[in-house]
Amino acid sequence: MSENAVIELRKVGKWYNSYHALRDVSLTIKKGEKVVVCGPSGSGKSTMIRCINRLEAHQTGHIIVNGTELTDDVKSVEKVRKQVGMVFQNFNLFPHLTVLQNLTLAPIWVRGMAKSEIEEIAMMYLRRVRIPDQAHKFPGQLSGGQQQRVAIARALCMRPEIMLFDEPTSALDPEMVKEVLDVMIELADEGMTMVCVTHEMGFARSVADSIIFMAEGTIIESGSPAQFFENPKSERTRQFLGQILEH
Ligand SMILES: Nc1ncnc2c1ncn2[C@@H]1O[C@H](COP(=O)(O)OP(=O)(O)OP(=O)(O)O)[C@@H](O)[C@H]1O
Repeated sequence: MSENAVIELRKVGKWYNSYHALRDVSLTIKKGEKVVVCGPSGSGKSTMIRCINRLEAHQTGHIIVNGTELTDDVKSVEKVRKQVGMVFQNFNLFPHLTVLQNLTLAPIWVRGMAKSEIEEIAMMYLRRVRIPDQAHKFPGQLSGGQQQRVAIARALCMRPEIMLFDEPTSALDPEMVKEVLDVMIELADEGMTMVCVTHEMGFARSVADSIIFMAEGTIIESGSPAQFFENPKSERTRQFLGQILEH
């Protein structure tokens, strides 16, 4: 693994039956780096980040997270999952559990933490995402922005070193996007290693250290926000930016 790399993909290939979703994808992410992944629908963005915590299994190449290579061995998957938190587009909260129970479920059952201890930690994270007063409500009683902040707090309760975000704001009404992005910006400021699939180009411009542009299962280009926005190398990137920035 390259020096300082916390995530390394080497020539990763992934097929869904005969559909080639990732084609020789290689990248290195360093500790504390904020990476935004963008690209047209179906380009493999979700697949790539889902492979990083083995929600999907790659078939060729290598994925190494903090020195552990992801393989079929359950131990490698468990080890990596302990270090990687994930936030999904649709929150993925358990509707029949309260907010607090959503946060404490995995720490109690997966980590074996004492209920009183994790409840205290969970309340700390709910305060951090500014919704401690919602702890005893059910997800259905919360706005989308609040539910997504619960999902972020839930991931943080597992004390991850790396956070993966898969379009965390795209299911939200516009007025709720900012409240979720603000929490993500705070995490970025605190030095969290973050990989975010998002079309929030303001966030990409101001927060990302690097931007990866994907199309048809490959990385077309990657570079700093300045390079990506002001001087993209590929015509595909220019077309994409033209479409996305005019909205
Ligand atoms: N479980 C699956 N089974 C079969 N095909 C899949 C599966 N998941 C994704 N695909 C296909 O793989 C391709 C890449 O999908 P992926 O969700 O990674 O793209 P994406 O860039 O994240 O797209 P979007 O922006 O629309 O979320 C798409 O053509 C998609 O239809």
